[in-house]
Amino acid sequence: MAQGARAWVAVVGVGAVGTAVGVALADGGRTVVACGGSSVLDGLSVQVDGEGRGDGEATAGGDGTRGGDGDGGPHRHRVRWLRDPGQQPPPGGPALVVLAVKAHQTAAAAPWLRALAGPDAPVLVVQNGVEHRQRLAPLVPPGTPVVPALMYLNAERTGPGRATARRTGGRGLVVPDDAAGRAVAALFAGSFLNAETAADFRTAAWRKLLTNVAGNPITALTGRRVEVFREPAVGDLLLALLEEAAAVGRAEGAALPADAPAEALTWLRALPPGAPSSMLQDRLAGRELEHEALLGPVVRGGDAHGVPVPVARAVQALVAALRP
Ligand SMILES: NC(=O)C1=CN([C@@H]2O[C@H](COP(=O)(O)OP(=O)(O)OC[C@H]3O[C@@H](n4cnc5c(N)ncnc54)[C@H](OP(=O)(O)O)[C@@H]3O)[C@@H](O)[C@H]2O)C=CC1
Ligand SMILES: CC(C)(CO)C(=O)C(=O)O
Repeated sequence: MAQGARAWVAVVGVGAVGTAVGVALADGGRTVVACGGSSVLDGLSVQVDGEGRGDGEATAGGDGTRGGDGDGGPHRHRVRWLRDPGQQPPPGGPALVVLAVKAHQTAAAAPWLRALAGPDAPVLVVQNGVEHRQRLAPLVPPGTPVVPALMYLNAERTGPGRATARRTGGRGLVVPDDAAGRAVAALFAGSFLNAETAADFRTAAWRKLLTNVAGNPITALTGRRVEVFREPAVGDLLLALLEEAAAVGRAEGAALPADAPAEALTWLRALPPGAPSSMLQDRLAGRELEHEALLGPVVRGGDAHGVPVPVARAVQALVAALRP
């Protein structure tokens, strides 16, 4: 990754996750340029759950690091906002382009990638699913490194450029253990979002997908936050989904042990009280749901490998049929 003249990072998709990632990079000293979306932004603010009052009510546009409330207040930073990809960006080009739109919004965000990404400006794709690289390959300039990233924080939008981030265990961001992944991970050193590398990223991505295949649709369908996972009958449904997803993941080459489904269910049931999945947030806001990127790899993969996936197919049909 080029440094020096490339002194800023771009964030395309400044929603829940984009806000959290942008603030973490700004905490680490990077100048953040927020790109697109429907709200004019002059600052980003994240309240990290467990760090203090947690009311998420900070105003955007603070002067950096913590927002004047002492330790425990929100992390907030000024940012420059670009309305569209035709606008002149800061000089030098970005050192990194973070892409944090929903998977089904990726193609529409391609003009930003064409304008900003390139061999010296890798794209960090912070999305759920296992198909980051396939999705991005046709959309980035030739030679652009694409770094898939698994996000373990639960991020909830609380306003334009504002979010709450809840920790879900020890992990923050997981990227592949290669040169590009290691360079990106280093940018988060010392921030509230720890980035780690995974030698077997395929397995890491399927392990994360298990939680999303089960957790996201069930919260969206029931309209309930993570407390719903503790209902015994819901637990049975989650486990059935997890077993199917794990079987497909193994057929795709992921080294998922026999207890991976039970482990994922335990993780889901330990999520912080009140956490909404990203899909529940979309459901409550009347937005399109990200079902193809989450359930699609299981249903399509099941069909391709001859692995029966009746529960995932039924759940995908229900989620796809939801209307605002
Ligand atoms: N939220 C969470 O806790 C987690 C989410 N994830 C994953 O991270 C990814 C992002 O999710 P999340 O942050 O929740 O999503 P959000 O819906 O909160 O954010 C998406 C953002 O992208 C913006 N956007 C949409 N289209 C474009 C475009 N063409 N150009 C520029 N910006 C655009 C939206 O703008 P506007 O607001 O104007 O529509 C919005 O701000 C998803 O893949 C999700 O599955 C992973 C782990 C946790
Ligand atoms: C981490 C988790 C499971 C919860 O935020 C998530 O990935 C999501 O909501 O999409």
